[in-house]
Amino acid sequence: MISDGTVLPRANRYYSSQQGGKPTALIWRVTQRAIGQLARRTSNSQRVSLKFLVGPAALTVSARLFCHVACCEADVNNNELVVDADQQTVPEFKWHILWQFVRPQLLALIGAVVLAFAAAILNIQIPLMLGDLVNVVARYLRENTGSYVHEIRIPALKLLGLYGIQGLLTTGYIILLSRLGERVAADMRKALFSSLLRQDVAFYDANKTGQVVNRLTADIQEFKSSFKLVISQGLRSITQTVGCFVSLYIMSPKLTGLTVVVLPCLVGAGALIGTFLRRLSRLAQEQVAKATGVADEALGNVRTVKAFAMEERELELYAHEVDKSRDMNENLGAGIAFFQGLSNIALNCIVLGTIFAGGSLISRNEMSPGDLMSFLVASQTVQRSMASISILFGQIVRGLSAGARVFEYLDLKPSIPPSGGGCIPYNSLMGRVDFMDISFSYPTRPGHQILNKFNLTLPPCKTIAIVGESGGGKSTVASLLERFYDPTGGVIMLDGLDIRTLDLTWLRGQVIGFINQEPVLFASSVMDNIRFGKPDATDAEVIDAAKQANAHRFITSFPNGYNTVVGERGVTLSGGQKQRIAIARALIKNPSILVLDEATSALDAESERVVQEALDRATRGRTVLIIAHRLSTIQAADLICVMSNGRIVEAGTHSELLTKGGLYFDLIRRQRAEGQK
Ligand SMILES: Nc1ncnc2c1ncn2[C@@H]1O[C@H](COP(=O)(O)OP(=O)(O)OP(=O)(O)O)[C@@H](O)[C@H]1O
Repeated sequence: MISDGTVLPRANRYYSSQQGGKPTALIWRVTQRAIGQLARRTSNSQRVSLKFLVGPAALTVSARLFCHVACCEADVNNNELVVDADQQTVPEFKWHILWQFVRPQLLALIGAVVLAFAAAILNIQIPLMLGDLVNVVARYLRENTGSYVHEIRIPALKLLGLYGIQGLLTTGYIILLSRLGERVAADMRKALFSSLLRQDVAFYDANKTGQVVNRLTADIQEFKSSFKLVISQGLRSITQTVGCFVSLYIMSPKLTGLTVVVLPCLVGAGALIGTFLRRLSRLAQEQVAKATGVADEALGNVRTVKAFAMEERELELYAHEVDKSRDMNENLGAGIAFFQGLSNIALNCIVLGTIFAGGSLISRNEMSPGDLMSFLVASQTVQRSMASISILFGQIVRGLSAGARVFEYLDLKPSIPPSGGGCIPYNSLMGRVDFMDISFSYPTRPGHQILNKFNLTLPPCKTIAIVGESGGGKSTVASLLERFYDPTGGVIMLDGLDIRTLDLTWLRGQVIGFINQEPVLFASSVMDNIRFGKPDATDAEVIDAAKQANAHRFITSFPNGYNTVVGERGVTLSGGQKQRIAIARALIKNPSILVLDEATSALDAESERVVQEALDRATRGRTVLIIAHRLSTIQAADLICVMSNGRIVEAGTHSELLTKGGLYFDLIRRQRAEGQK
């Protein structure tokens, strides 16, 4: 738990002074400011807890308001507000971005608005025409002259026609709206995915993949629903509420006065209970998601679960979460039942009260039965419209928050532009790399310097190995060469050109081949996985790369050969097989520079031998940077560099370094000692 010397006392003072029902807006402002300040002082991944010396009620209100508007997660427990600092920033809703998506669908939008508006206007007419019909029936009963059918024919047909037109209008605007919503959502998804792919690696260090994917799925879904709802229900409800109120007033100002007092109270009470139920429903959904998360994790890591014989424990964990969600859903069900029962009674009481008061007006000849009928139907329409406006309000807030989260990522500019500097050299590459005075700290940990005036030259077609303590920054050097990050100081040159000026797609796609310890394969065929390195490669090129990588023999031993599907993350292959496919994938682009980051360290001796053989072949005629733990694998390197404290402290061939008796010698001695244990 973090407590902050300046923020908390201030917040405490404010909170203490707010007890006793001062406006919640102020509480919210203060909460937001206090938490905002605290969040700015903490690192992104920390969860901060603020303990306020206030009553739970004020805290609940402020936490709820804060969460509502700031879209953060909060738990209110024991007078303690826990805020996830990852979600501190309140994204701004950017209307101009929405406009970019809506503009191509403008005709559909205008059409939907016009049709929805027309349907709402007709809905205002319906109670009046129903009243006319009832008046005709009443007159017929009173006078009893002529044919009944003849009397009611005209008003009934008018009403029927109106129902027909209203049905057509409703069908029309729903079709237009769903088409509009789907197209806007699809365009947003594509644009967001494209923006996410353009983001640099530092973005993914700072943001959890689950949350990022959530914006692509749940947030766009939420925004789409709100968008459609606001246009359909919002427009209809507001038009109907205003229109029907005017009609009610024209029919009977006295009865309308009564309605104006009673209806908002009932709708308000309903809205409050509705808010409570929605909160229960959200919590229940979160609980279901939590249970799913447990199952997801267990099934996703089923090998580990089985290896530790943890099936029973996982089942217990899952059952515990499922039982909690069952209880919450049962409570929710009871709440809904209670609410529905209560609202049935309330609505029927309104009808009864209107008939009672209206009957008295009829008896005094101040109202006709038809007007009472119109009044009843119109007041029901007002009730429904007001109720949906109150629901709509929450939906608008949720939709705006979801939209703001989507637009935040859409508008995000990567610090490393996707095309890099855009320059592709005319001359063929020699493959010389110079790291010159490189300083670097990861953007998520700016205070922790990983490289400090790091200098290294990779001469063309030579193999350079970097060794050193774990966590010393060896892989970081490879990441900088790939330009996953830019150094905070110094420059990396490729054949004398600053890599920041070079085209990034060319650099990563054609110049550098990267093979790491845990190759990630996609759940497609072997052929597609190798072709990932060069999408336009012919089958013959794929097979040739596989042969170079010592992979052809085992691939052709599968019944489906190169069409074998490797399963999610290549789960159906052995570590050595995966690694050889990864080597083929890197080789197919015929890179000038090859980076091997602990490429054989996860393999057993036999697999390592086959993979090493492939690597030896792959490294010929290229500049190679090897990052290695197992020093036995790099003894033949042209130059071995030992890293310590973010710099190269020793360099030479294997035998030179052994003779020197320095850090490298120590590392070798330690590894040999560990190997003998
Ligand atoms: N994405 C990241 N964000 C923040 N810090 C990181 C990140 N990746 C690595 N680090 C930190 O940078 C330091 C150097 O990590 P690096 O992976 O480069 O070391 P290494 O020498 O390759 O280690 P090993 O031999 O164990 O693989 C470590 O302290 C590590 O915690």
